[in-house]
Amino acid sequence: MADSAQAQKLVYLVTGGCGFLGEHVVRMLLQREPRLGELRVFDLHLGPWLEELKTGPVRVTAIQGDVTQAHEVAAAVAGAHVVIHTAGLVDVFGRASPKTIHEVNVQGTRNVIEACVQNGTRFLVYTSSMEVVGPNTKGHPFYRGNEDTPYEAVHRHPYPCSKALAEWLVLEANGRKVCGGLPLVTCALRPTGIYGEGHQIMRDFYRQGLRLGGRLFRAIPASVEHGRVYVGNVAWMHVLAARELEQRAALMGGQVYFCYDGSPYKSYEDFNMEFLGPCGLRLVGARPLVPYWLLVFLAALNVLLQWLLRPLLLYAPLLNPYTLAVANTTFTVSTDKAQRHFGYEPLFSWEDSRTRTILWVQATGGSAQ
Ligand SMILES: NC(=O)c1ccc[n+]([C@@H]2O[C@H](COP(=O)([O-])OP(=O)(O)OC[C@H]3O[C@@H](n4cnc5c(N)ncnc54)[C@H](O)[C@@H]3O)[C@@H](O)[C@H]2O)c1
Ligand SMILES: C[C@@H](CO)CCC[C@@H](C)[C@H]1CC[C@H]2[C@@H]3[C@H](O)C=C4C[C@@H](O)CC[C@]4(C)[C@H]3CC[C@]12C
Repeated sequence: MADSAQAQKLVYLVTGGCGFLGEHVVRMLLQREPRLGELRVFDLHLGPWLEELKTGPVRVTAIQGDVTQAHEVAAAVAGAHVVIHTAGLVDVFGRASPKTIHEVNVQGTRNVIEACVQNGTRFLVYTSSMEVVGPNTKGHPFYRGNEDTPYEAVHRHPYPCSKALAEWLVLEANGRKVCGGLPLVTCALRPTGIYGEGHQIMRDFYRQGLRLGGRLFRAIPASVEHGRVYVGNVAWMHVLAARELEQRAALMGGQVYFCYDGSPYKSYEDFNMEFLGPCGLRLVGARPLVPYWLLVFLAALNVLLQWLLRPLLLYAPLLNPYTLAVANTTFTVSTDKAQRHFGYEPLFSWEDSRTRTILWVQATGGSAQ
C-alpha cells in the first residue's frame, strides 16, 4: 500500500470491536484515521451503538463472529489491509474454563494470524497485556519497569498464560510471507490496567459503594502501586501503531510496547477513588481494615465455594488468590519506547481522562446500563 498511499483508502478489521477497549478503538479509527475506507467490526456480540456509525462517511461493516472459528475469521480478514486484534476472554475470576480461555485467546489469535497469511493482509497489531510480564506468582514488584526490564515472568493462571502464548505467536509471525509474497508485520501492545468509559469493574465498585452507604473499605496498603492507563490513550496507541507499521516495519516489526500515559501511580483502590470520590464515595481507613492473612483466607474460601457451587451456580467474586496477588503487588511501567518508535504521545491528559471517567461513572454507574 506504500506509494499510492496518499490516495488509497484502507480496510481495517477490529476484532473484539464491541468490547470495552474495542469500542474506543473503533471510534478512534473513525475520528483519527484519514486513510480509513472501510471499518470491519468483528465480535461475538455486536453492540447496538454500531448502527449509528453506519450513517457516517466511512463504510462500517458489523460482523458477528467467533475468533475460535477459523473460517469466520478468514472471511472477515479477506481484503483487509490492517487487523487490530483486541478480541479476548478477559477472565481472572474463574467464570470461564481454562480450556475456553485458551481457545479464545490462543487459538483465536492463531486463527487471526493464519487468516492474515492466507489473505495477504500484512499488518497486525495485537492487544496483549501487562500480565504477559507480571505480577508473577512470587509477588515480585515491577517498579517503573520498561520493555527491557529483567523480570521473572512466571505464569500459572490461565489468563496470563494465554496472553503470553498469544503474544508469542504474534511476535513470532512477524516476517512470515503472506499470500503475494510480502512479509507480515506485527507488534503487540501491553496495556496495564485500563480504566475509562465502559470499565465494568469500576462500575461494580461504584455500585458496591452505594450499597454500603457511600463507603468502600481499604483492603490493600496504599504503598502498593499500580500502573493504570486511560482507555482513550490505549485506543490511540493502537491506531497510531497500526498506521505506522508499514513505514516503520523494520523498527516496529516483532516489537512489544507497554501502553502508558500520564495517569498517576497509586494503589488500585486509591486510583479508583480518583473517580469514585467525586461521585460521592469515600474510602474508609488509612490502612487496610482487615489483616492480610484474613484476605488470603477469604480468597482461598472463595475458590472452595466456587468449586462446591459450580454444579448449581456460577460463583465468581472479585477476590481470589490470583486477583489478591495482583492487587497486592506493585506493577508500574515507565517507558518511552512507543514515543521513540512511532511517535506516540497520549492524546488525553490525566485531567481529561479523569473528568471523562467521572462523568461516565456519574451517568451510568447507578443505572442498569
Ligand atoms: N481491561 C484491561 O484492563 C486490559 C488490560 C490489558 C489488556 N487487555 C486486553 O485488551 C483486550 C480487550 O479487553 P477488554 O477489557 O476490552 O475486554 P472486553 O471483554 O470488554 O472485550 C473483549 C471483546 O472480545 C469479544 N470476544 C470475546 N470472545 C470472543 C470470540 N470468541 N470471538 C469474537 N469476539 C470475542 C467480546 O465479546 C468483547 O467484546 C483483551 O485482549 C484483553 O486481554 C485488557
Ligand atoms: C482485594 C480487593 C479489595 O478491594 C481488590 C481486588 C481488585 C482486583 C479485582 C483488581 C486489582 C488489579 C486488577 C487487574 C489489573 O488492573 C490488570 C489487569 C490486566 C488485564 O489484562 C485484565 C484485567 C486485570 C487482570 C485486572 C483485573 C482486576 C484486578 C485483579
